[in-house]
Amino acid sequence: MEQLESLDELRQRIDQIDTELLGLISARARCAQQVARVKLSDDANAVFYRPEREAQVLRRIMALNPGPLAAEEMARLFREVMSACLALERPIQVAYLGPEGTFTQQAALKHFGDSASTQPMPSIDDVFREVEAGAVNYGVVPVENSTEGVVNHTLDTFIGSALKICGEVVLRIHHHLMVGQNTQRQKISRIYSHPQSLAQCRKWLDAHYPMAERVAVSSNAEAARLVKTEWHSAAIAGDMAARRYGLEIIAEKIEDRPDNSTRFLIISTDDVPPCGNDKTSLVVAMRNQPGALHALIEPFQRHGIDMTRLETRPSRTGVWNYVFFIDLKGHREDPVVAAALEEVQLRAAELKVLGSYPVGVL
Ligand SMILES: O=C(O)C(=O)C[C@]1(C(=O)O)C=C[C@@H](O)C=C1
Repeated sequence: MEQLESLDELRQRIDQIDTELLGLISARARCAQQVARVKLSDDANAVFYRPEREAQVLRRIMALNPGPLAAEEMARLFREVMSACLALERPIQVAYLGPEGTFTQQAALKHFGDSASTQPMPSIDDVFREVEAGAVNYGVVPVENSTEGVVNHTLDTFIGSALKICGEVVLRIHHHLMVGQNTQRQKISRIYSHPQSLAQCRKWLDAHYPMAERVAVSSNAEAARLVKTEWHSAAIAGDMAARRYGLEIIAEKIEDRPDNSTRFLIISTDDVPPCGNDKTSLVVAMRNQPGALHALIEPFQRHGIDMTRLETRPSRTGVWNYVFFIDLKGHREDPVVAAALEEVQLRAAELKVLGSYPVGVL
């Protein structure tokens, strides 16, 4: 029979291992400080955050992970180590669609780690403006939900902006019904949430609160803020909002689809070099004529490029008759992608590459 070590012995071993980890993490942090010096000696306006390198580091860790911790769990730990190392090089500022406690803030922290400084903005336009003005380094905005589809406003804003997409992050969205201390639970007559969240919980609400008024507000966090002072209201929001506003969750995971997730984009002024597993997002305007869509897709098919999304939006200007938002596998610098883009450019009224960036790792 296996001889179990005593609790004391095991704890001594854990202490030893922690001492080693401490030394190793500190050595890694010193390395990052040296990286910062090298970057600055190459270029006074050096970019410290390198999404392509971070994606490679995380993927390598996941591939090497021997267990018993799950690869994703291990990557999350390294995510935080890298976040702290980057903050030593240069603290970074990230604007997100607020207020505090939104899923977008959760996405920002998942992507950049807890050492990033995050700042809530009142609207998607404000996130774009802050990044454009250089007041922050990066922005995070929602772009599509697996149940409710695209966030049109984000796509439309890209058309008139010079900002680039430098990353993506996908978040599993769990909605909870939450109330304040003074809420009389039997008398809930109003439920606040963002319109997309109300839609994502439609069936649950029909079954459990068919008579309650559903009130759409600008964000889930705003819904949570509102119920705090009302005795007959509840909010649908996420964990962060419940924590931020001190609300009690009375029904967990009420989203109609268990795989409900939202994709967020990271925006910045910089282009990202290839990391080996990239995506490219573009917006293409075609003239309003028969066969336009086929002409657009054909070069991608012929070059064997995998299109992962195609979204049509009505144009807001004369030139942009039909506007297509396209995501494809590969980086704009990959020879096949570059060749296909060149061909599409000839057929389109306008083509704009919104960015090439690493496929989300976490
Ligand atoms: O490799 C770099 O360029 C670094 O700055 C180091 C490091 C890391 O800690 O591994 C930190 C921040 C960057 O975003 C990428 C990686």
